[in-house]
Amino acid sequence: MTYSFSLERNPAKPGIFQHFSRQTWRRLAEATPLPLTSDDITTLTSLGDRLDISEADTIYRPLSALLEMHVENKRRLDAERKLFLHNYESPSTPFIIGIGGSVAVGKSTISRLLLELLRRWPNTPRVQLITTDGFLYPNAVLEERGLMTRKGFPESYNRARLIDFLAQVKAGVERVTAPVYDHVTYDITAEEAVITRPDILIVEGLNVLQPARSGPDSIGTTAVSDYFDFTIYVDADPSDIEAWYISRFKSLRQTAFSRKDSYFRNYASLTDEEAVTRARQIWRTINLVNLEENILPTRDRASLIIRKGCDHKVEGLYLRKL
Ligand SMILES: Nc1ncnc2c1ncn2[C@@H]1O[C@H](COP(=O)(O)OP(=O)(O)O)[C@@H](O)[C@H]1O
Ligand SMILES: CC(C)(COP(=O)(O)O)[C@@H](O)C(=O)NCCC(=O)O
Repeated sequence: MTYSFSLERNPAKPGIFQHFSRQTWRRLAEATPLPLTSDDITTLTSLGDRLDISEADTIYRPLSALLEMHVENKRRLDAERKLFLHNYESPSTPFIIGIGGSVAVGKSTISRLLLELLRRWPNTPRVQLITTDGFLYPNAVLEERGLMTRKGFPESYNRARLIDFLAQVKAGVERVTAPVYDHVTYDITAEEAVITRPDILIVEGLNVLQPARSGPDSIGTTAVSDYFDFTIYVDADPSDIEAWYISRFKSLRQTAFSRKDSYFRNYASLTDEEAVTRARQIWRTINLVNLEENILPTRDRASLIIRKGCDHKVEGLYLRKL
């Protein structure tokens, strides 16, 4: 199958991004402080992600140092601005990092890892993470609007609520709540996530880089990304992402799908062959379409593009020039 948006055919805009090969980036690890201790390795292993610790140390630890530099720089600017403007009120509010990319590209894994790496730095002990799936409309609303097969497409989210949430976080509100999505019941739950003015908030989701939308659900010219201080797009070849999606789907038969309250409990008893066929169908009719139509076109809006290879190892990074 040919995909209309491969990196080769649509490279990150030349001149705007600086490319770092894996080899160049890895060398940064030698001069980056805070090498992983055995306690850190225990913490990272306990996340349950299939993470390669050496990848965490050599690729993502330097990335955490770069992000810390941005946090520090913003704090410095805040302080200088306050002095210059004669006590202009500028409380340091959470630094918000947006992490976007396709379904199954590895956003959650990278987000959980970055959370742990960032909170080891002395100036940012308080890091929180939220996923945008909590802002999907409940199934009842999606059904009414004929959007049940469009979950993850921009129109399936309550963007006004997401923007309101981010505005409160950025305004420095002490306690901001957000709805929570459950991947087992496949719907919004009665729970709430609570964000308590952290040093850094990571916001992870498919559509975090979407521009403002016109049309019936337009909420003016504000985009979710207007509230971000740094954005990361996780990129990979769509045929690799499809393989990761299928592999995750197969393993869900023993976990989430096998629960009594699972929306997809029928999938628990699928044979390998049936599971692959079903997963490929969902991938090609929903998630790949969303990737090509909505997600990939936002890639060049990111501050940083992380390009992964077929083994999940980072092949290169594209950093937007300031
Ligand atoms: N670094 C990695 N090494 C091995 N497997 C990984 C890695 N990152 C992600 N995966 C696997 O790829 C699949 C998708 O990752 P996930 O973080 O759930 O993606 P997303 O949040 O983008 O949907 C999961 O099965 C996950 O275990
Ligand atoms: C819940 C999701 C839309 C992801 O939401 P996000 O947190 O990225 O906003 C996605 O994981 C999903 O369930 N997509 C529907 C198609 C599928 O079942 O793969």
